[in-house]
Amino acid sequence: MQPEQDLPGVVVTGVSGRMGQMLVKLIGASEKLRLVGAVEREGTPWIGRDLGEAMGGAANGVRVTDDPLEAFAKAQAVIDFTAPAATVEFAALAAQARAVHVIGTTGFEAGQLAKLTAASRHAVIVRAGNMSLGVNLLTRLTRKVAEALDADWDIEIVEAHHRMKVDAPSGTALMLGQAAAEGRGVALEGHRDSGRDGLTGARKRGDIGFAAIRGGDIVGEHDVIFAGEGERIILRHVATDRAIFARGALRAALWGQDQKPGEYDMMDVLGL
Ligand SMILES: NC(=O)C1=CN([C@@H]2O[C@H](COP(=O)(O)OP(=O)(O)OC[C@H]3O[C@@H](n4cnc5c(N)ncnc54)[C@H](OP(=O)(O)O)[C@@H]3O)[C@@H](O)[C@H]2O)C=CC1
Ligand SMILES: O=C(O)C1=N[C@H](C(=O)O)C[C@H](O)C1
Repeated sequence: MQPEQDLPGVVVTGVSGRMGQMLVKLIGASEKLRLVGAVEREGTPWIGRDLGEAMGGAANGVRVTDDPLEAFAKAQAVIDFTAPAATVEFAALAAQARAVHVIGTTGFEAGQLAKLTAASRHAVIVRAGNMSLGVNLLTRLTRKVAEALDADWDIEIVEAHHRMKVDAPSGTALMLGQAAAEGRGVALEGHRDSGRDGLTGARKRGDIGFAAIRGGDIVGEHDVIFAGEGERIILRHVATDRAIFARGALRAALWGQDQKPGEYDMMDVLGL
């Protein structure tokens, strides 16, 4: 086992959030990574406090800061599940610090994605709308099934999440839609149908439909439906614990230590 001071140091951003707190717990239990910093938004009550105490436990010696650059300078990896605008800002700072930037944030617009690509010229970025092993396998399966079937089979993606989720369709649904489009040999953008309401007319042949459910504490559920004449295939993933996403992010932070600058996803990390 490596001495603790030799382990890659990780900073978690959005540390008071649902994923932020899960990541801190898993890094605390890890023998391969150590927590060296915790970042929250300026003006939030955790700033300046010991992170362990802010989370309701024993002190862990990590002070929560609103200065990302100061925190990133001490880190080999930044794990970031926050919001699109924050992640774009963190990408430039992580690249400046030459830290691997693991991005779980979803809901980016095209212009924001272009800024992440620019940052990846100087540092490793690993980004995925879902970091779990199960969903990344489902993505592969979706592509395979879409490859095997023609457009007589309608593809619909249905996702369900907790009431606090702010973006739709989910990052995972978009990953699955992208895989389905690639399997079919079409561009998702020309075939995407989201949020039907009112007198929509009949379904357009070849479209890939998206529907989003929001409620309660649902961690994340995704169905990819291939609906044909007289039969249906349904591929499903159900997440019951956010630890599956955090485990993937830790794996990506370690994997990224040995890579050249560039943009990667969880398929690269998992070798799928
Ligand atoms: N790829 C994957 O596997 C997964 C991705 N996600 C994605 O991760 C993101 C976060 O999800 P979740 O943890 O549930 O959300 P939360 O709202 O619980 O957490 C987000 C945290 O980020 C903080 N934050 C926002 N802006 C900044 C900023 N500028 N500087 C520092 N901190 C900031 C928020 O603070 P404040 O509350 O003050 O805004 C909040 O504490 C979402 O985009 C979600 O879709 C979630 C799970 C898995
Ligand atoms: O916001 C969430 O909670 C989740 N977001 C990701 C997404 O948008 O797909 C991943 C997971 O489903 C949970």
